[in-house]
Amino acid sequence: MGLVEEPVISISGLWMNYSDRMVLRGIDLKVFQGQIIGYIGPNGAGKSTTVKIMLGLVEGYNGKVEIFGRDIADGDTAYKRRIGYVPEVAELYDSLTAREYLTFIGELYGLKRSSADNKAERLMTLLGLEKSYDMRIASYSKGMKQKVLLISSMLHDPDILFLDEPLSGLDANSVMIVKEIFASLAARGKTIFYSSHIMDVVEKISSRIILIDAGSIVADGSFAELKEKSAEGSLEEIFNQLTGFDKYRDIAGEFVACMQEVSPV
Ligand SMILES: Nc1ncnc2c1ncn2[C@@H]1O[C@H](COP(=O)(O)OP(=O)(O)OP(=O)(O)O)[C@@H](O)[C@H]1O
Repeated sequence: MGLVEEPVISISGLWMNYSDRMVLRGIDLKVFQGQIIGYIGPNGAGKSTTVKIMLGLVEGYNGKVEIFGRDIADGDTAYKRRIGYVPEVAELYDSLTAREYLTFIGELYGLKRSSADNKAERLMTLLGLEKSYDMRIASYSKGMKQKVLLISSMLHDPDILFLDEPLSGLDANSVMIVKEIFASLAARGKTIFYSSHIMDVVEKISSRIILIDAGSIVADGSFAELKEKSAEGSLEEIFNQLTGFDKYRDIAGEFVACMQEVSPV
C-alpha cells in the first residue's frame, strides 16, 4: 500500500458569520504540499475571512481547521512559525528602515538578529533594493514596499505562504522574478495560497484554482480542468460565468451616463 499524503491544510464544514451576516457557508478544502492555490472570488466573497481564520486572526467560526495536521483551535500556536503572510493592507512601520523592520520581523520568527540582517540584506539586493536598505520605508514606492512585505513573509523559510495580491505594485521584471520564486518554492514542497483579482496572473501561476462566491466554493481545479467544465475560454470569462455576472456593459454604460448628467442649476 502506498503512503497517503497528509494535507498541509484541511478545512471541513467551515461556517462564519459576522453579527447576522453569514460570510462563509460550509467551506471544505484540503490543500497539499507543493500546490500553488489561487483563491479567487468577487469582492466580499469571503476570501480574506478564510485566510484570517487559518492564521488564527479571526475567531468565532464553526467547523474544523487543521494546519500541518493539528486543529488550530487546540491553542498551540507553534504552527505560526511555519507560515508566512502578506496581508491585503499591510501595516509597515514607515518610520523604520528596511534593515530595522526586517531584522525585527526575523527576530519575531526566531532568527538571530545578525542572520536575519544578513539574509534580509541579500534578499533586498536580489530584488534590486540594496541602496534602499538603510532608508526609511516611508520613502519607498508602492512596489518597493511590496517587495519588503514579500521578503518579510519569507525570511524564516516558511512551509506555507499566505499572500493577498502578492504582485500588487510590482513592475513586469519583478513579477517574473516573484512568479519564478513561487514555482521554485512549490517544487521544493512549499505551499502557496494566494488571493488575487488579476485573472491572467492566476491563470498562469496557479496549479489549482479555487473560486468562492458568497461564502461557498463554486469551482476547484487546475485551469485546464475549469476550462473543460466551462464553455468559456479565459479565466476571466469562467469567473464571470460561474458568478453569474454578465452585466458589465450595462453597468459601465449607466455609470458613464450618470457621470455625464448635467445637474440643474
Ligand atoms: N470584521 C468584520 N466585521 C463585519 N463584517 C466583516 C468583517 N470582515 C469582513 N466582513 C464582511 O464579510 C464579507 C467577506 O469579507 P472578506 O474580506 O472575507 O471578502 P473578500 O472575498 O476577501 O473580498 P475582497 O475581494 O474585497 O478582498 C464581506 O461582506 C465583509 O463586509
